[in-house]
Amino acid sequence: MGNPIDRTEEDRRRAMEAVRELIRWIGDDPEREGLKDTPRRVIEAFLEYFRGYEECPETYLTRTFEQVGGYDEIVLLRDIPFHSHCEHHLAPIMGKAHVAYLPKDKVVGISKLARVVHAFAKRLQVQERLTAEIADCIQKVLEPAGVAVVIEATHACMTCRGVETPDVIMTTSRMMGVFREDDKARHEVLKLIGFN
Ligand SMILES: Nc1nc2c(ncn2[C@@H]2O[C@H](COP(=O)(O)OP(=O)(O)OP(=O)(O)O)[C@@H](O)[C@H]2O)c(=O)[nH]1
Ligand SMILES: [Zn+2]
Repeated sequence: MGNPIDRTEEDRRRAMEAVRELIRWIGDDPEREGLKDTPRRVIEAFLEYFRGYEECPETYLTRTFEQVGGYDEIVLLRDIPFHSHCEHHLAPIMGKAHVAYLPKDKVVGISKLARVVHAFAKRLQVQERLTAEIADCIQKVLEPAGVAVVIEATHACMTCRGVETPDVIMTTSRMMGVFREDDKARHEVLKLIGFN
């Protein structure tokens, strides 16, 4: 994962045929006027929903800055909106990610933290793994004193089908380093995020 995917014309044809088959499966006619172009649109939309398979999140964090005036407090990016898809139903997961770290000697451009979130979100996911992958990536590349990732999201597979229970928000978190070991640090970061 993380490299451009080589897709042939034959792959493209088969993917469009699979969409046509799904349209037949639900009881509609893929040859009718309004649906003629739909397989092409769907496979192109899928490339957008799942472009994360072609991204390498770690490389977003390789450019760091050291001249930050000795800054050694928490850096938090709150309310990063993202969308993903659940790996069980291919249904949308929509939510917000809060990403914090306590730098040791290097900081990263803040847009890069959002890029890391999107690179992992635009894959088939469960929320727990999405949360863990974002935190692990930041810990591995930046080697900060701590990383905290909290995600709040709604799952369309719960709202639009199955149990049909809307407005349920799933919250997950991954605390690493000081945020895992030190209660005070964890409380501080959770307070900054907006949890008390
Ligand atoms: N832990 C976790 N569960 C998820 C996530 N996304 C979807 N699910 C759940 O995955 C489960 C899959 O359960 P199954 O019983 O195999 O599938 P199902 O018959 O479609 O289940 P229902 O959704 O209850 O109709 C469901 O309970 C979903 O709500 C996620 O990100 N994390
Ligand atoms: Zn699901």
